[in-house]
Amino acid sequence: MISSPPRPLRPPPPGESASLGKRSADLLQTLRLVWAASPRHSLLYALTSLLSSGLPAANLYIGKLLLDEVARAVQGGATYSALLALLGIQVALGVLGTLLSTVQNASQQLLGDSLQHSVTRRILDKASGLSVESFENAETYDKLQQAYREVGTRPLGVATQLVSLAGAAVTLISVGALMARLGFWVLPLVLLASLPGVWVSNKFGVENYRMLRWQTHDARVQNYLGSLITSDQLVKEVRLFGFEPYLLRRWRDYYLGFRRQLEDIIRRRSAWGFAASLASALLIGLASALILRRAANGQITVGDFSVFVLGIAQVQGTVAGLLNGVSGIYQNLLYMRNLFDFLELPDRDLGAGEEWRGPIETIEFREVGFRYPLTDRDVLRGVNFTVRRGEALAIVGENGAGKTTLVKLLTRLFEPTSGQILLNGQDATRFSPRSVQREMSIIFQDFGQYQMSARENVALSEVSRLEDAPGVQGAVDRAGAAFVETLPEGLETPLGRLFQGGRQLSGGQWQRLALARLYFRDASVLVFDEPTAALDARAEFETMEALRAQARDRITLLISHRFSTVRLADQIIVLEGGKIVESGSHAALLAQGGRYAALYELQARGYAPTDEVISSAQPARR
Ligand SMILES: Nc1ncnc2c1ncn2[C@@H]1O[C@H](COP(=O)(O)OP(=O)(O)OP(=O)(O)O)[C@@H](O)[C@H]1O
Repeated sequence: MISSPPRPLRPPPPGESASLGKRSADLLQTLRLVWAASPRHSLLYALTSLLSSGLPAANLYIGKLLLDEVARAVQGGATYSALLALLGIQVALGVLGTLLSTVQNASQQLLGDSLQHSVTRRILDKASGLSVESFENAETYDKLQQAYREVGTRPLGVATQLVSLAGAAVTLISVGALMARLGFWVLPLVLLASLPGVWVSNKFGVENYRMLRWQTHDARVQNYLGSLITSDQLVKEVRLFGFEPYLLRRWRDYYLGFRRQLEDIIRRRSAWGFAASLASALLIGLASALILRRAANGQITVGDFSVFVLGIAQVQGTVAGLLNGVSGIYQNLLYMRNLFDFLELPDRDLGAGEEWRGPIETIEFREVGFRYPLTDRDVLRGVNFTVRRGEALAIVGENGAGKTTLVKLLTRLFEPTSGQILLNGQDATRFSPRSVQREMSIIFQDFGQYQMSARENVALSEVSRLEDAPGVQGAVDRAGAAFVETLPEGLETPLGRLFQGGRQLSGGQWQRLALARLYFRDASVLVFDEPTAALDARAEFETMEALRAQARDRITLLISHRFSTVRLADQIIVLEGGKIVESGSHAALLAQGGRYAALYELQARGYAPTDEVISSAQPARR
């Protein structure tokens, strides 16, 4: 079955119907942001825009004078030099217009660039201060993605639209004053004729924006499905299992859902747009008939008539610009609210608390419990254990038992929801997470494969020592990552396929580099979360040897499904459904004949010298 079709349009997300006051506050905040990005270019842009806005009326008026003078000249009432003087003014206005728009464009580009840089910087600063928890929350992650994706256009959009709005007001007042001289009804009729079109484009502009916003989640899923087909990492698995058609079908289902929503909007917009154009044409027709009657009665000049004809287009364009500007600002402010919401997310201050100094000698978990935010299930319950310097503690348990979560608590990426973690007998929460983390080094199950040089891949765990050549070499040796010497530029070789000239490594080689990264940091607690999953038998053996040597004056925590690794630990705890069900040494746990012994036995049977085990473990072939 093809699952997850795009959801129907939902009610506006919270905040979208916020009050005018809130929008004004957002507007002010946006303008402050723009101003801070580049005061000089903001000022230059605003000034040139406003000056340009007065030019249409000046052009209309000079055009009218010129036409009237030409009409007089035809009847011998005006001189050539008077005509030339008016032409001169018209040309000067043209030159001024070009000059203003050149400066305006240049300052807009530079302002846009500064703004994009400063807002992106704020987003990156914010993202670096957010807790791991925020990244695991889909709503926060959506906010981050949207803020990052549209940073290039939205903030500048608000600023330019606001300036255009002020400019449009200047144009409208000045052109309107010229047209009002032709009869009191002219301007109201022309203004009225502009409204239907503007109303339609405003209504559907907002709807369109909302549609895109509502689609954010589904668009992310669709993008993800597309990325599965284009990923170099997954291509082998996708080809072998041949599920491209399934992915394509799901991808297309999302597209069709979006398409239906788009068609619905376009259909309604076209119908309303047609009706609006009709109403507008009728009103302009009426105004034209009235002005022609005044012309027939000799009440207006040729120049006045030109003001009317050219003024209609000017007023309609300006009113449309004005009201579209309002709806554009509204739409961009919705984006800005999303950005401000993101920027206002509480930081997790990793530096808050007392500074932890010296090595960690003991770790004690006391009745520790944990539940992930926005979930309703405890994934750890009443966890108790103590581990001391020089000891290795292994945590075993089936998938989902809570092993990695326990490590996340120990490393202060998350805080327990109940119970306490004591370090050297003191409550860990007293100390700043950052200072405690400095005493810990880790290799995660899903460790990073950084598309950087081999040296950076090792030294990222302590970047201040990036140039510490003996240190990097020592870590590489300990992790058995000697293969780096055979790379074309040794430690300086760029790794990964993302950038030109990068060398791709095997899974095991990446894992050895991640181990080297762990060793490079001089820490008193070492955490190994499935450290040997991708390693060959020799590398696994070497890793375990190195681990034992390292463990002597440190605390070692080890998560592994491999009992050959686990058995080396001094103490083993068995987690089941978030609770410790057994603990003790390998020998003691085997003797106990409980859960651990059963799991160990199960794995040992995998090495049984008969093919009986394999064949009996396979389901019958269809
Ligand atoms: N970010 C998260 N938000 C909500 N629930 C989570 C999150 N991460 C893990 N869980 C849930 O917490 C439970 C424990 O997960 P954890 O990753 O700690 O298991 P594990 O023992 O390390 O498993 P494995 O052996 O597969 O690595 C699982 O039920 C998992 O679904």
